[in-house]
Amino acid sequence: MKDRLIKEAIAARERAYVPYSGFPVGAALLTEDGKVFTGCNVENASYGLTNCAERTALFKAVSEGKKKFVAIAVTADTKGPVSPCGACRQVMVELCTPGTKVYLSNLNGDVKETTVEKLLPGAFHKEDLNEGDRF
Ligand SMILES: O=c1ccn([C@H]2C[C@H](O)[C@@H](CO)O2)c(=O)[nH]1
Ligand SMILES: [Zn+2]
Repeated sequence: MKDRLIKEAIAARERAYVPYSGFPVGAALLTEDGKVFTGCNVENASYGLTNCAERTALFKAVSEGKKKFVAIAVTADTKGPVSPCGACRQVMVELCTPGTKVYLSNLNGDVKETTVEKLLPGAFHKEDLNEGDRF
């Protein structure tokens, strides 16, 4: 499954919309029930509105009713395995579980296998809230 996810991330990368950075990224997310959701980065003239590949895949899956994620692969044409940005790490903490596998890769076949918890240890999380808290 790791190889399939990386392959799908590479294919999704081809669909990136990157007129500003010219840096396409692809992601592929495996749900607990065996479905794969892909994502690419989608940039915007208002730079901060850019959606990274990882978040595209996660938001697609959540919007289709999926809540449990086993693994996510991310790929880009980097020297070593691609490194997700802080925003994506926080979104992974929110929507995945600490043990969700993360396969970071590049086009040369380098793969770093890690987990959501290792990518952002100690991040604020909804389990940290007290009963009844709303904000
Ligand atoms: O893990 C990453 C790193 C960067 N990007 C995107 C954001 C922006 O479009 C471009 C340059 O940072 O790459 C991703 O999609 N995922
Ligand atoms: Zn990101």
